[in-house]
Amino acid sequence: MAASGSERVAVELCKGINGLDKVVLGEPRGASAEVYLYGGHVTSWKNDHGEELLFVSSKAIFKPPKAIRGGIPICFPQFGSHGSLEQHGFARNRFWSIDTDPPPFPTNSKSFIDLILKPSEEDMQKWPHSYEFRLRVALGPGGDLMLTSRIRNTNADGKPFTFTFAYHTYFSVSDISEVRVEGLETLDYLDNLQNKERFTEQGDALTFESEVDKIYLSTPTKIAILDHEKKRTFVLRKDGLPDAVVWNPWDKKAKTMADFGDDEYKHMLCVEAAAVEKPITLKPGEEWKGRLELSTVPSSYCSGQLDPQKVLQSS
Ligand SMILES: O=P(O)(O)OC[C@H]1O[C@H](O)[C@H](O)[C@@H](O)[C@@H]1O
Repeated sequence: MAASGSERVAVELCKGINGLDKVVLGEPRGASAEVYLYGGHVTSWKNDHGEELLFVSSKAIFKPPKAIRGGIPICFPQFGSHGSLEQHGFARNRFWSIDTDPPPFPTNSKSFIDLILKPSEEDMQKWPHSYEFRLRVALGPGGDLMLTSRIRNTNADGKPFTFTFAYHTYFSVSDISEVRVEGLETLDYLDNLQNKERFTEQGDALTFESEVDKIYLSTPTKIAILDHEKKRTFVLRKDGLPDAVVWNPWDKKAKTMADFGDDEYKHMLCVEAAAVEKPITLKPGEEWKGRLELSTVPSSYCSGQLDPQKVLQSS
């Protein structure tokens, strides 16, 4: 697991909050990431200046059965309340294992970890399906964070299963009122605040001035989050995940959440690569793959100065 030669150890298993197991990934230039086995949950992603790029609430509860508030919860086999299971399914509050012998999977990263989740007997009562969910979390040479999920139907009874999915990423932003999201304008969305009714986004880039909880449909593979104050742009690239959920609870909802500070909504934004509108069906033996790649680029964004298309078009 560790990088060879004089490079610093790239992968380390240690104890996190409340003694929970976590894996720390490191890159020689200084970028890092942390993944808790509880939830298969990425809780930290830092650039090579040591700046945290993900939001985790100061009130997050690192204790089952509550999922960790922040980072990148995995929503599986159900996103939100789109089905009969608990909100966002159960993968985010199960204990995952380190996959010591994953099927071959190419990577350009030396710093990665493979995790696996299989159903317990109790899970099978809620969702009567056998599966292997393999999650690879990797740090690229430039500090990019890459998550790949491979979900395989291992049912022995010949039955297919259907699921919805999201990487529920909480980005850390300096001030939500100064943030713009590029790539979702003019798209259709389902509004969770209006009985999941379908609307079409009008006009320019998304900006934020109140609670938002929307599922954008058939989104491009690349979405950009421009943080005016930090002069930083997050670039999110995704594959196999057609939808994108945008969520910020704003002040009123924040106050109702025990594991979220009253003012923390100002410093986070969830943009979640997802497959919700068209659930995925797998027959026994079939595998689905969903990939998310996060990177940052410096932006000298100042209203009207930067053409958002340039951010989206540059690779
Ligand atoms: O509080 P949680 O179960 O973690 O859900 C937090 C949020 O997740 C998603 O973004 C959903 O679209 C929201 O409706 C939900 O409020």
